[in-house]
Amino acid sequence: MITTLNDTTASAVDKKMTQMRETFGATTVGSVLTLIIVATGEDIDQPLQAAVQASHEHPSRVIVVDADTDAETGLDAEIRVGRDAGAGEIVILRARGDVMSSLDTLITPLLLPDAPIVTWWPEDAPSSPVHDVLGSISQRRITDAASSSDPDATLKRLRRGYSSGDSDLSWARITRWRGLAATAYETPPISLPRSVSVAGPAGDPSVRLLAAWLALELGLEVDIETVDGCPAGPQSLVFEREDGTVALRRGEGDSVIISLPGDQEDQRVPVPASSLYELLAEELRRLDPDEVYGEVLAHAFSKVEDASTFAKGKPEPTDAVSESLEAAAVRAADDVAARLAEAISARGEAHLVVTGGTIGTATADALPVAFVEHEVDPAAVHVWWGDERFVDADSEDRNDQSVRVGFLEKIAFAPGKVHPVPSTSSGMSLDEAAAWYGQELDRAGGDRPFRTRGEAFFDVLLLGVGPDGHVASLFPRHPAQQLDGASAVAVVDSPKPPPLRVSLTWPVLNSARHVGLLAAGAEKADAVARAHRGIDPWEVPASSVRGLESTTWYLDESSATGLRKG
Ligand SMILES: O=C(O)[C@H](O)[C@@H](O)[C@H](O)[C@H](O)COP(=O)(O)O
Repeated sequence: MITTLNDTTASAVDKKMTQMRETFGATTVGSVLTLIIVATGEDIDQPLQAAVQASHEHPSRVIVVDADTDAETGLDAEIRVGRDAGAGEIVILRARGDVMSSLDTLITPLLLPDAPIVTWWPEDAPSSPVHDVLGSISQRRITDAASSSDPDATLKRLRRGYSSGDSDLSWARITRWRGLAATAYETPPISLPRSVSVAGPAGDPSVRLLAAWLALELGLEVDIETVDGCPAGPQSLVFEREDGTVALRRGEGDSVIISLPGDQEDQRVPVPASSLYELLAEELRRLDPDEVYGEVLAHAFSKVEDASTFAKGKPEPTDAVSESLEAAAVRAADDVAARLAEAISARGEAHLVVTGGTIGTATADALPVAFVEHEVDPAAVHVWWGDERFVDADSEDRNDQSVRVGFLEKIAFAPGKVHPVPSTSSGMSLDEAAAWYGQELDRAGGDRPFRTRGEAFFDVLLLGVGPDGHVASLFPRHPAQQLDGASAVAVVDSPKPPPLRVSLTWPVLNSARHVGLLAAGAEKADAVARAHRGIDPWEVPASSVRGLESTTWYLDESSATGLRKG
């Protein structure tokens, strides 16, 4: 049974659905979830057909949002119950005009009471599904990077905005490949491969995720080889082992040919491409978060050389050498205040990132005087931390504690504009604290500046430099450097005590107009000199943070000695 309502309202749709259900004798008793399909302006037939087929396994109320934001504001609805709706019921909302901003209120009356909500974007995924107005009310959020115009960039964005409960159909598409790979890999004599490679079309998200999954499982680098002119998805997966080559190669039709060392002949295994319905049904089988997908996604773009791209292409750093640590701190504070004043007059507010450590604290303590001298309106300034120790809120080990008396209590910042990193006192775990801080940053600045070259979010970002060349809590050759998919990461076993920390990541540290690197004392001279020799994040983190407008090293005579030798 199908009924269409024109120029209607959500409550009228809900009432009509109840009537039709009674007329048809359908009930929602069997429905187990509400599936929201956001098909704005795109073809809704394919995803709707897949949802109808999947409803036989997962009886659902399906709400299709087909919004046309350019049309005259209004709402049309099509309601299907009975045979026309598979094993559930369907509402197609053709929302026109600026309804996108109030989609949640439009949808709420139509949700199944006390049932999980799954939102699926068959086409263009939002940058951060959990922050999308419908994603934020959903327990599971399904995207499909392969259907976007730039799948690799979409997957990178999804990685950055990932939250537990997200998944992507590119991941579901390699379920069979992952099963075959595990079986082939476990063919005796099992040995860690000398090399692993995955081949497929350039930028294919399923290939990227398969390679990342293997890299994560095996603790190896996995090569991705591009194959032109081939179908979507993985074309081959090759383990080179001591005993020979274990290979899975796409064969004719939907088959995969498996070659194992010592086998007289290859095995041919049918691996039909999953239909949209099958992919959706697989996703709906689990309403708990797919944490493996989250870990694989985080690993998918974690190559360190990416980190150096965030610093490249910006103005070269300059050096400001003072006669002492204190003088360097005062000089830095003066420049910081001047730049914050510029930012406020240009944009009405300013974002400052402060740091921990000796000279970092001395610089913060010099800011109250500098704010007055440059007439900085403190109520317009946001304060963030580049890193923080994950200890009790009152611990003197906290970076925000070390600047409390000399900086935070000396300046009348506006409530809500000082953004400390959660401490152990918050009850959050370290990972939760990092994710929370990352999302605070995303919400405050959107997700574009951190990922978009040429855009800035912070106005001034200060970093102390360790004797090993670390900045924030990104240490040389430390795996936390590679987790640049989020805005803030958990750092464990920090070489500098205390061991547990939260740190901003490379893309975020490199999203400031002005960067100030603070280093004083002879023990910093080597790190300062090495950082001046070129951008090398893995070995010398301090070399890899640059401001879009300026980068200044605030040094004293003893930390600058390595520079004069050239
Ligand atoms: O939490 C931290 O420890 C700091 O943020 C760290 O990055 C610090 O700035 C450097 O280690 C330099 O510290 P010093 O200036 O004390 O050497």
